[in-house]
Amino acid sequence: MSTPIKDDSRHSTSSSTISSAPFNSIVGEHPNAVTNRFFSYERIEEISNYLRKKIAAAPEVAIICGSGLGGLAELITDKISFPYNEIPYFPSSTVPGHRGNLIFGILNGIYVVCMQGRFHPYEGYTTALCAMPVRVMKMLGAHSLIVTCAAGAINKDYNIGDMMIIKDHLNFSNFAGPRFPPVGHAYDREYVTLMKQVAIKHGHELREGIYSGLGGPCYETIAEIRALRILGGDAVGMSVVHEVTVGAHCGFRILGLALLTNKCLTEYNAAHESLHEEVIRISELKANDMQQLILNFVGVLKENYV
Ligand SMILES: O=P(O)(O)O[C@H]1O[C@H](CO)[C@@H](O)[C@H]1O
Ligand code: HPA
Repeated sequence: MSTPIKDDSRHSTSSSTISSAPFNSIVGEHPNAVTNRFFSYERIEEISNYLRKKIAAAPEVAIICGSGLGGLAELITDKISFPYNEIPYFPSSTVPGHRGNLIFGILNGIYVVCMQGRFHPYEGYTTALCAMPVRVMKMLGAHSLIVTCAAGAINKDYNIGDMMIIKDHLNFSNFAGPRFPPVGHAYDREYVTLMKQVAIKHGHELREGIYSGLGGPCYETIAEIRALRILGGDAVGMSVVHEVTVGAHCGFRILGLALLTNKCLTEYNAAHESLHEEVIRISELKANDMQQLILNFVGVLKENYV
């Protein structure tokens, strides 16, 4: 069995191990064993060592860019860029708006690692594999994780183009991995406060709310959106929760930021349906505001925490 990731997590303890459920060798390898290889300590270490030899410093902040939001990487200087398909064991990006590069460099005075595009379970990858880069970025030294995404607005008061700080999530995707990591405080409250201050200081309006993470790849039915609204969801998307779950497990301080690219349908007589092209168009239109928020937040982190 693979060794679980050994980390200095707030949460994980030596008892946080991967199940060693018995499996029948006649049938073949147990599915858990296959999944576990994606986040075994040795594999994460191998990938980290491959990257460490080529980068200038240990990154302090890790950033994951959502659909159409990868332009943030253009603000990074002294860049070293790795296309995902050149990194051992990395999957490929298959979703438009996700360019598929891991970029190291300096952002507003801090050495960062930035995923220019993420992996989604609906691309056919396990959730464990989709979240595997989070473990790599932690092993390389990052202490804070900033996750961005495009999302549909469920909250009636939220509009297209609004930016929403994620204060919590509803997890409707399945997962395989270490058992029972606590996620009640996955989104760092201090970072939420800091980000709100940054937004006020730089004149950005920021919503706050709950992100509902669904498996996709179809957009939601009207019944689903109505149900999510009753459950307290303010926004909906097909990512984030697997990264945040793994990020919390390996001890990251996490900030989540969603760009609301469309209003979700709640009425049967409404004509407009969501389209990914529209999601990307709005993301790109508002990308500059998201970038400025992140740039300034990272600057504040440098002053206060690093
Ligand atoms: O969450 P990100 O990667 O920003 O992408 C969002 O945009 C896609 C749907 O348009 C889905 O993948 C959804 O999760
Ligand atoms: N639903 C799911 N994911 C999304 C949406 C949506 O309406 N908009 C952007 N990503």
